[in-house]
Amino acid sequence: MYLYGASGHAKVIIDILGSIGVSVAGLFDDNPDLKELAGIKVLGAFSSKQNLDEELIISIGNNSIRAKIAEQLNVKYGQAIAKTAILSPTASVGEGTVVMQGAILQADVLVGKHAIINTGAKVDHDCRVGDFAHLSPGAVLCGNVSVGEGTWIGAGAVVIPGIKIGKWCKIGAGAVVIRDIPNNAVAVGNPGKIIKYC
Ligand SMILES: CC(=O)SCCNC(=O)CCNC(=O)[C@H](O)C(C)(C)COP(=O)(O)OP(=O)(O)OC[C@H]1O[C@@H](n2cnc3c(N)ncnc32)[C@H](O)[C@@H]1OP(=O)(O)O
Repeated sequence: MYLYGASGHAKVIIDILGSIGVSVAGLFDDNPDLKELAGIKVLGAFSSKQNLDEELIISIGNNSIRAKIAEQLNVKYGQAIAKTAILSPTASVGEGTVVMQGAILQADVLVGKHAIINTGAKVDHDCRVGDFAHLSPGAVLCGNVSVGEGTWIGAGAVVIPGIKIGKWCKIGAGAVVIRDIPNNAVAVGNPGKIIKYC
């Protein structure tokens, strides 16, 4: 597996891949000063002429940067699903997506491409999580919640059943979302209230 982005997020992905016996062949990163991360060689900037012999994961935590890079690359994407994550046999996870340690995906959950289900996040039955979305550590989606493309759910946030959160929203850490949230909204607090649009 190759990783694109020599970040803290990449370190966690390296650990996950190591735990399931997948080795990382190298990391790409635009920063010429980076030579190595967690014992893995940084190979320099990714070139579109590069013919990869293995799959790649975009290991960048920022949702919009991840989306921009995915738009530009024409490669085969892998996944990193931690051994300690629990996935229902009826849950499905798209290419490029990372499911971290202790995360739980219940029955009929659909997670899109290049998403991040971070440490210990819980996604209950029938939820939909869009491409490039990020559920931060400890976030909880109750049943039948829908999270739009590129939306970031902050650490420990809770979304009650049946709520629809639009695209490219930001939900603050610790928020409790009890009403639908429109595209591009930033919502915080308990109960979650929209404070601005991004
Ligand atoms: C492994 C990992 O680390 S994964 C990453 C996990 N990271 C997170 O969970 C962080 C989630 N991000 C947040 O909670 C952020 O504060 C955001 C995205 C909601 C808002 O960020 P910004 O747009 O920079 O907003 P800003 O800091 O200017 O705050 C705006 C207002 O909202 C309030 N606010 C911001 N975040 C929260 C929050 N989580 N809960 C309650 N109020 C909040 C601020 O106090 C401020 O209020 P004020 O105007 O009365 O002073």
